[in-house]
Amino acid sequence: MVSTHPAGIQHSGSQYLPEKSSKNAKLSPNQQLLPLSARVNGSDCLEIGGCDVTTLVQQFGTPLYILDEETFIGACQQYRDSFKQYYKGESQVLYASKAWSCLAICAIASHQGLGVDVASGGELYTALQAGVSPDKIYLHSNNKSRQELIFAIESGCTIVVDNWYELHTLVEIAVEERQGGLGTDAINRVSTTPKDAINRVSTTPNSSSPIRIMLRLTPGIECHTHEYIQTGQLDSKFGFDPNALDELFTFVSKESVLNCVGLHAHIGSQIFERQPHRDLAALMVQWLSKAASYGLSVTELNVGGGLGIKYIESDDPPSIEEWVKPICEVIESACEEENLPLPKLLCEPGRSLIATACVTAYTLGSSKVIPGIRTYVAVDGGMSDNARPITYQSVYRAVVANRMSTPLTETVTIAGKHCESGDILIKNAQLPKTQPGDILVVMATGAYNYSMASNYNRIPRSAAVIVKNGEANLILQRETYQDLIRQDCLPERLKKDFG
Ligand SMILES: Cc1ncc(COP(=O)(O)O)c(C=O)c1O
Ligand SMILES: N[C@@H](CCCC[NH3+])C(=O)O
Repeated sequence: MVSTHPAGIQHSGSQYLPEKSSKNAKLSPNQQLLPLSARVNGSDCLEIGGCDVTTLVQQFGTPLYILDEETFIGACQQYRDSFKQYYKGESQVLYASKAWSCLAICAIASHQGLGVDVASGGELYTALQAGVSPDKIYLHSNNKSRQELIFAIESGCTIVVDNWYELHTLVEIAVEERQGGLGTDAINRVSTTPKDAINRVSTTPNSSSPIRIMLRLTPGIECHTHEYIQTGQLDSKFGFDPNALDELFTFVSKESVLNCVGLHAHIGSQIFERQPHRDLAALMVQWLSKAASYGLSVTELNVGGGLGIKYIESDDPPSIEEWVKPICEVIESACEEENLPLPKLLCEPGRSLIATACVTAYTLGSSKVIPGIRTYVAVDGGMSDNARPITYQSVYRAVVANRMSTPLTETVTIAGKHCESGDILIKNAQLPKTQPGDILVVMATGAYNYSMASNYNRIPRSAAVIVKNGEANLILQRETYQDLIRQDCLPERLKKDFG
């Protein structure tokens, strides 16, 4: 069956290109399916950042993550500019690097004036190595190890404290530190040897200065998204119970080793509604007011991330500007009502900054036709480079990059190559008639794809390139088989036993 528009025009891969209708209108990347620079060239191939995708594939192989610099930078700028436009106080956008942490991406975010939210010692190490200034790095996690906490303190970043255990551990560390017991020994105990990261930090804080923290609170605000990526509801593993605010503020206000600069909340991810963040903003100003009544000088509010993106045609997320504006308005009016000075306003989006900037190119291989049931077409990757479909039943769109204008006449299911029946990237994809060797491009794969990648079935992780003005540069090398066994150990005893 040929797929048609209501007007009778046949669909083709070109329908997914960004609308280029009004010249000066800024497109919000999260409302597009393909990167902003995507176009179809004279050879009927998909081009991104001025690079023909089929040429990129010849040069770098598949699966290949292709990151469009223009789209990522555009999203960074739209966040930054929206805060400047709608918020009278100071603001700071952080890139939630859990979406995709690597040197090049952290470096670009930082160059765009963004800070970085890191969720582990590994992400912290990456951000520092990318040259992100520690005073713009915020460390998360509901179970930070002692080593991660020490690494964060030594590097001078802010720790977003998640629970009582962590708070007590921090006090213990600070007391030990004051007794002169931390220093490089503690750093040496960190298995990821971040000494080189520490050396990059120009202003290692004075060991007796209080530890800079924020408190993460669970707001009890629910939003409509997959239950695995909701975090704001009371029944969540993240954050302090907001019913324990009195106890929490009392504790923190009495601990001279802690410098509590702010409050944090994050309600979930891939959210299309705007009301939950309005509610959150209002609630956080109440928390701010309460903190002030305990004598805490809390000057920062971080409303988290969560803005959704368009993965399929029917997805209708607000633009970046439409997300930022109401948050600023609510914070300003609530602060005025409470007679509070405007806090420094932070947010930490991941998906809406990076997802749409990237596509994944695969080579099509085998297929299986089950008459009257389904046709499977397999790609040379799958759940190891994109775990979202098997984890959250996430849906994606794809195009055949080497035949963009061919009508979409087939309905096929795109299977990965892993030894797992659930390894299906797209059910019922609308494609032109395909053949082995065609290049399939799956859209909007910049967030939570590479960062959730695995070596399942010992498949090497894919390469990634960044494209701009017709130039492509590697940002992640493809893993080799040697990389796969690099950490393997074959104990001498076994070698002896096996002769
Ligand atoms: C604490 C925290 N901050 C920021 C984010 C980024 O969220 P998103 O990628 O939806 O913007 C997440 C992920 O949900 C998170 O858990
Ligand atoms: N990994 C999730 C988002 C989790 C965000 C982190 N709290 C996804 O792919 O949608």
